[in-house]
Amino acid sequence: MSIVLVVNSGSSSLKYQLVDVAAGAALATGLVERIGHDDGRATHAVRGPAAGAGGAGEGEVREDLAVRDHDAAFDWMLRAFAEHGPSLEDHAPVAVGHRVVQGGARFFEPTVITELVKINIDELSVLAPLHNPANLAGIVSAERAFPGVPHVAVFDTAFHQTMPPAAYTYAIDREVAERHRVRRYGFHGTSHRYVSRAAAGFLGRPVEELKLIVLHLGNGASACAVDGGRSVETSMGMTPLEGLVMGTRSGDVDPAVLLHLQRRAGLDVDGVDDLLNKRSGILGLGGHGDMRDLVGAAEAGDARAELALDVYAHRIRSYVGAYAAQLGRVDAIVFTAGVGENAAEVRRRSLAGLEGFGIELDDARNAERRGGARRISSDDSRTDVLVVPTNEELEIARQTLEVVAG
Ligand SMILES: Nc1ncnc2c1ncn2[C@@H]1O[C@H](COP(=O)(O)OP(=O)(O)O)[C@@H](O)[C@H]1O
Ligand SMILES: CC(=O)OP(=O)(O)O
Ligand SMILES: [Mg+2]
Repeated sequence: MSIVLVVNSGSSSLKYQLVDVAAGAALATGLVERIGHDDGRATHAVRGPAAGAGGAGEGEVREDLAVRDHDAAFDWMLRAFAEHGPSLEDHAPVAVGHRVVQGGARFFEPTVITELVKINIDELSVLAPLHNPANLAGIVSAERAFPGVPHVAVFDTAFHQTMPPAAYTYAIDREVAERHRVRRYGFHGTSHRYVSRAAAGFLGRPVEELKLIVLHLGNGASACAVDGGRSVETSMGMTPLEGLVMGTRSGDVDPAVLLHLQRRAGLDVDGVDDLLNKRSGILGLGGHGDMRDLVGAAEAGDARAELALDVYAHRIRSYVGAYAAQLGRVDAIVFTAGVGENAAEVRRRSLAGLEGFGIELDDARNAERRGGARRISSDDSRTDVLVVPTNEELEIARQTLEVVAG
């Protein structure tokens, strides 16, 4: 049997997928949002043949309700499976795979969750206060809901453990950095790993031979230089705040900006944290945290939205240049995640002006809207530019199954 339940537990949300790994497809997907608030919302969608003959959308249910905590969210999920299918008796998961954001320098691989592993995940919360406590809450609730099967943690940081010291070391006092484990860890590794292999498959070449720049542009966003299938550099650092401009996160700023704001703007530590993580990025700049809305506003002539798009693309272009220099050669630039897969305008702006480096988009291919992996560069482009859909849940399910199958 190859069915795995994948859990991505955030501070106020629970995303889940029941995945048939052998078929490479989800049987059901769901999302419980605004956990802990009065105005929660939950959706459960039955996918594939299990959705019945009625076609797409047939199997979708949506409910507005208050969800107290993660335990209650799992209760809702179990009820949704019981009432709307697929039946968890007929499609019993052999394991539960959990997305865990911060694995520190401790976890290199997907890991069967034991009491000690949970203590470690909890202890790593100091390096990911926004993510690890929520991941752990999801694990504890899922263990209660699925007591009979192994639970496996798949870490966002694991793929980046191959970065060389020169890439992960910050130039600050060594002793302070070591004592407090201040270094770059990198995130979105599950996606970067999946997408780099899928890109190699599309190109029909072994990933070991390829030098790739992967641009994961979702709500969170990061770039990764992948050399021979291994991460050698990535734009997120000790936390998922560094690097590219994101939906609500600033990405790179001069660290002295934080000091200045605390000294002069009356912000305390939590105020700066909130500003940079939740009120910055394209939301802070252009008034929209959702890229669809930002592109729409820019098209309608909104100057703030226009600037936000330019800053977003400018930062990506800088990273493409930096990673080309680190790799020494680039076989392909790969766009993925919600923005990367869908926003042709963002892709166009990000790579504009790079023709002199042999990077040239084909406008018609870039504008085309279809699923699956595809090439969007011109036939003359020395570097291939691809769109490759990510699938973090399938990758987590695969890795989980590998671990439990031994
Ligand atoms: N057609 C589209 N055009 C532009 N942006 C899009 C489109 N579809 C989705 N997006 C953007 O993708 C982002 C969400 O990406 P996603 O990978 O789903 O995020 P998450 O990090 O939450 O998994 C949002 O900013 C959304 O606006
Ligand atoms: C680590 C991270 O930034 O994740 P997400 O993009 O899901 O917010
Ligand atoms: Mg995502």
